[in-house]
Amino acid sequence: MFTQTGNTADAVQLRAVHKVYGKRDNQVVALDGVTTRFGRGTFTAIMGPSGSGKSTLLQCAAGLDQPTSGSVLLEDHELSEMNETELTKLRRDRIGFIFQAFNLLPVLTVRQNVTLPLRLAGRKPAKGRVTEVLEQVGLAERSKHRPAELSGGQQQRVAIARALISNPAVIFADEPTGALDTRTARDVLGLLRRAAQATGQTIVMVTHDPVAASYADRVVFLADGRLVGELHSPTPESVAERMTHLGAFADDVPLASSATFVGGQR
Ligand SMILES: Nc1ncnc2c1ncn2[C@@H]1O[C@H](COP(=O)(O)OP(=O)(O)OP(=O)(O)O)[C@@H](O)[C@H]1O
Repeated sequence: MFTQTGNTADAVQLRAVHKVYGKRDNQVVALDGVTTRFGRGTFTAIMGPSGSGKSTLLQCAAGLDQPTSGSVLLEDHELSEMNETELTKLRRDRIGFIFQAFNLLPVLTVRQNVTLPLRLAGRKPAKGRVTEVLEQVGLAERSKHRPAELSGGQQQRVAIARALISNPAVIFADEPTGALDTRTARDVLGLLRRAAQATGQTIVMVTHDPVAASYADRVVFLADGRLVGELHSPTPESVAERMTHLGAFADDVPLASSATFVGGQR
């Protein structure tokens, strides 16, 4: 079983990560030398125009996809040096995932959905742990319900509880509020922020929404597979402004040069 290792303050580090899809004449450079780090207990949002490489970055950082070159360290484990069995174990023990589609099994109760990853790994949650995470996401009263009996926001909170159950070092979230209304999205984002603040979990979230990104401690901006800037203590306005400069909201506002704040300098 993988447990916390190393003394580094970073949960995840990417060093000069390149990812090229396709062969020869048909190549797409999805990541073009990305170097960044995600500190323990921090909440980072990844933003950028469509096709800028956000999902690819998440997939590579989580060991779901392999960079073409460069390295990814998760708590000091160099992912490229691990075989598939070791990677599977690392993902199971140290990483949680949350997706836009909640990916719950309809025939299972809330409690059964939350414990499924552990049971698939042949393990049992520690006594009281399921109740603890269900309380953390505010669903202790609903443990016997099935997903269809819950609202969208409640279903996403079940998915968050499922990601939290093994007390992972890092939670990767890909558009976790994409299918939720504004108010429900706020609840879910507050929950993620508390997970980072209270339990020291590291959250890395891809989003298109400046309001969602403003819940993070830091926003990193991608364009054409490169990191082109970051914001600390973001507000919806400051995030939207940068996205506008990247041409992401080109329908609303005239396109401006993305080169004006490469490296975070304006
Ligand atoms: N499996 C693949 N094969 C070939 N090209 C791919 C593959 N996955 C992604 N790409 C390409 O890599 C680039 C980055 O894609 P990626 O999905 O990471 O972007 P994104 O920023 O997450 O986009 P979106 O916001 O639209 O989801 C795009 O040009 C995409 O077409």
